[in-house]
Amino acid sequence: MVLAALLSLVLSNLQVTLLFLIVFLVCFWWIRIPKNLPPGPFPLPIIGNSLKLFGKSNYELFCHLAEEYGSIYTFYLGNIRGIIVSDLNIIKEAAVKQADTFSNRFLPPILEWTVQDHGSVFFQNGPVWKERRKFFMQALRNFGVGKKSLEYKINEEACYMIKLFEEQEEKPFDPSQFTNYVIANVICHITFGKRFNYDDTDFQKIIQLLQTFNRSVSLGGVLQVFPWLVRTPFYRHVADVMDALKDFVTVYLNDHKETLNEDNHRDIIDMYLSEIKRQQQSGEEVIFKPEEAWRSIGELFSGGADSTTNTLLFAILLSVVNPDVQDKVVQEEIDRVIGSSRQPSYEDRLRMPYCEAVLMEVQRFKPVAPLAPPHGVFKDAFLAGYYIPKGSQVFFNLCAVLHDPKVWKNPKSFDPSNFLSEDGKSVIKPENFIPFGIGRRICIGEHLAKMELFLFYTNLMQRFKFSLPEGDPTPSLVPVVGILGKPVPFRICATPRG
Ligand code: HEM
Repeated sequence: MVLAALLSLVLSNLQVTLLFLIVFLVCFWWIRIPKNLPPGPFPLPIIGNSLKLFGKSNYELFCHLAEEYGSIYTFYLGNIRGIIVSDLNIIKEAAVKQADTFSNRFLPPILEWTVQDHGSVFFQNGPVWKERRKFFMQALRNFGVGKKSLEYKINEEACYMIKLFEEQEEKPFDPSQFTNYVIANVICHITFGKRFNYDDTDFQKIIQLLQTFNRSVSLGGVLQVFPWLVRTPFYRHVADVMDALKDFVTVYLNDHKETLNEDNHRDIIDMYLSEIKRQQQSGEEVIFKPEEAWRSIGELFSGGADSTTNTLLFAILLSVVNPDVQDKVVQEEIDRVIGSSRQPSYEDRLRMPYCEAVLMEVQRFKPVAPLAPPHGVFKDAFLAGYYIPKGSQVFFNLCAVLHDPKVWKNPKSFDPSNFLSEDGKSVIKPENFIPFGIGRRICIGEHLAKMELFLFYTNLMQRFKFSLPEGDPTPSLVPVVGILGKPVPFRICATPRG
């Protein structure tokens, strides 16, 4: 009896102490929150506002919160302060007017626990990033972005894609894997100087791993709050993706080292290896280190492939669920401008405003990067009159800008006329159309992505009529959100056009 009474007294004391500690921690955390921050939901210690993201897509929640807290607000991801900006003018104020302060990249916690920013073009900052970015922009130009040489390669890949679609013999199939292979092969051509057969198991495996990675590290994911979990067996597979990507790229790096001809670069890896040599010999600071070479080359491959694939998939899906749009693209433009005896050329777009408008509307309506990857603030700053302390991460909510009801007629519907002049004869580009971001960090693959989207889409529309399989429900248009948004799995039938 006495023992039981003593135990219950100790326990209740323990509970009281625990409760006191929690209250103290919450107060301590709350007091430490700086004043004059943008408004936002009340954060809890350690997990911040992350619970709000549970089971929801981050950009939808962020758009919804903008209605409550305004176009700039604070949202804590774990214990890291995030500033969510949903208005074009404030984004421009940060990314353009105050570019020196807001153009750094914030290193996501999971990368701090894994590969950090070494060798990265995406996550590096300062002069090293500037050098790397300049190098890769030049490299993309050298290897054909905007030029006929790359157009031929994309059209060649489109032929393989058409063959795959034909092999389905009008039966229902999910186009997502094929689309991923095709787009990844364009990047492989530019970076590794080769394309892969679609049944190559190494190629299939790396694409599969990157898809898993994309899903696992979404903003609402548990790794945002507890990044150290990546070192535990439960999440080891996420870190394994980086190792796999490194191994994949390193095979080609080693191979290229042996066959490098500095006077005749075959691809970006050759250019990169020559730059390493040049820096080593010139005695200047070596920014391009051999052991880090895999990283930015891997980033082009991983970042470039998924984003464009998902956009092309949305273009296919939206054409299927809007048959009138599909008919108009085909009948009014493809048949008239291209015909059926030759493949499309990138120049054709200049005479195909409706098709251009459809592809722009796809990116407006279903942006695959609804939030630009976070920018970091490394000195105290002010934005739209609010205090933004050093150490915050800033998210440009591109989706909110692309769906701003003040700018777009009917933002929640798919309507290509958003990008057409009154007479429908020319393309217009509203200022709010920023699917590739804005300012110094704007996507370096924008032109490549546009070329791929136009050529693959028109090649497919020229050769097939796409429809939903009989009896299949209309697929949901709500994207599955990881790092990037992608359509839910869907099936189509591809009927060859006569
Ligand atoms: C439809 C396709 C694509 C979309 C929607 C897209 C979107 C974006 C966005 C929103 C950003 C961030 C901008 C910011 O931080 O403010 C970005 C950055 C970046 N993108 Fe893309 N992208 C696409 C295709 C590509 C391709 C094909 C490549 C590779 C060739 C690529 C490589 C990169 C790189 C390296 C960065 C980081 C740039 C930097 O931090 O300096 N992207 N992209």
